[in-house]
Amino acid sequence: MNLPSAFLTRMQEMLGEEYEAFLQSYESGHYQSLRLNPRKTDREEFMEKSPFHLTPVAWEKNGFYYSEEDTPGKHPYHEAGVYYIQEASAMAPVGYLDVQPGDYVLDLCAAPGGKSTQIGAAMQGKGILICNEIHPARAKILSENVERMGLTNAVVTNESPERLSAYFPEYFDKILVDAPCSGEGMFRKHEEACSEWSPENVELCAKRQDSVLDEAAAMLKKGGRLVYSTCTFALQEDEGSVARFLLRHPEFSIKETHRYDGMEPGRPDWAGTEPVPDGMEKTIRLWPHKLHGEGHFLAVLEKTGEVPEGYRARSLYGIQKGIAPKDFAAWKEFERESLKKQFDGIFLLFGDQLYLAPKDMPALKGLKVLRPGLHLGTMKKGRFEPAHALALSLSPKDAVHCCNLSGDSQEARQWINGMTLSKDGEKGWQLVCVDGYSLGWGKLAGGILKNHYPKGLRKTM
Ligand SMILES: C[S@@+](CC[C@H](N)C(=O)[O-])C[C@H]1O[C@@H](n2cnc3c(N)ncnc32)[C@H](O)[C@@H]1O
Repeated sequence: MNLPSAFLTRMQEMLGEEYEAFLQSYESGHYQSLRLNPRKTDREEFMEKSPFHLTPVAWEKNGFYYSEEDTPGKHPYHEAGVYYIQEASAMAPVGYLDVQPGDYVLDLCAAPGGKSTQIGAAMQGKGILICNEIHPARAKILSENVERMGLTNAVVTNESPERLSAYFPEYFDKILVDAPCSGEGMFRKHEEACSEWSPENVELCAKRQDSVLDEAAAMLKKGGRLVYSTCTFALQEDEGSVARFLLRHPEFSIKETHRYDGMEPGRPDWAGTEPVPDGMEKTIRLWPHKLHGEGHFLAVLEKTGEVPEGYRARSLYGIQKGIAPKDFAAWKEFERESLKKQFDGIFLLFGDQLYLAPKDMPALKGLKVLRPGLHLGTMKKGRFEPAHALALSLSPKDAVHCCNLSGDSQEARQWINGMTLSKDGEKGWQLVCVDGYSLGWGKLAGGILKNHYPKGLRKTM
């Protein structure tokens, strides 16, 4: 591997005696891991079914390393959102965000969605999760992953931090800034990250992080928690960004947290500021030569103060108004005929697309929104066609009719590729599942189950 020489010189200066061990880590193959989706399965249930060889990741209860011969990305379970393939050290920051069901949470730099979907899982469908990504193409991938993982209370936006902060003054309980960074922890996994690296880019990333963090600070409630993380080792980012932030924002402090085996404290002598703020050793470094992961940095920051009793966060335009029940009567009929559960929240129509926004969702007028909540389906003339996102958010017990396919069958793979199936049964919508995990919709008529798997997602597996 051709590591940039300026990077190596800096790492040698930083690590001293440990440098050799760090270099050695590039010689061994990288660890591959996945995170189970607790909205779909739990550890015990999955361990029984799993066709993969799994060993646990210490800092994430749903995280597992899989072995080289496993290909979880090519299994129907992946399309059913049973897991998300995520680098193990990247699973660490969300645990430190301490998300609770009912929180208002912002994931400010969210694509492709590893951490957003992890946050969404912890929220158990309660509260509001805004997943934001500044780059349009990446925001689209984020939105697809939010759908695949069956999140019901997530809103996906494509905005700059500056524009968002005008809408959400002191609004969120928790904010994750998984910052755009120089990506030095990606060198082992993606060699092209090496060619994009330069000392100038490190400086540029550090500056960009300053402004992203300032916007995040403005959007956090008093007493709220901000987790800053990167996948780089550069001290101008990491400790440097945290130290500069604390000097600009004396209303924040670093929270003492538990470090798992192999995690190291951050280094006050790498802050690069005068003075060095208190508590820099409470930041956390994950090194590839100290644990099984590519490397990460994280800091848990808390905003001093408390919100007054009964404080209700207010966004720029207040709460989103929903449409009247008569305007979604076709959905109600579908719900009665095809579902065993009832949906509650703010119903919204975008053209003929019906969404269910989480309770108390802020009005997003003027923002670029890719997904204003759970996509329920399309209002067609006199009938309703359910959305893929709705299917992925359901479990078999929520649907009146299910068609369960076996995970190791050809049928499951063919279904994902758009094939129809022969099936007896009552006419109507069927929730198609793989080993009990929802995968999409089929419509049964005359012994044929018509495939409603979205054309854009069909693939040969
Ligand atoms: C490290 S990645 C996020 C990874 C993501 N959190 C995950 O777990 O899948 C950082 C993201 O920040 C976005 N970004 C780039 N410039 C930005 C800016 N000025 N403000 C906010 N986000 C930015 C990038 O497009 C990228 O998607």
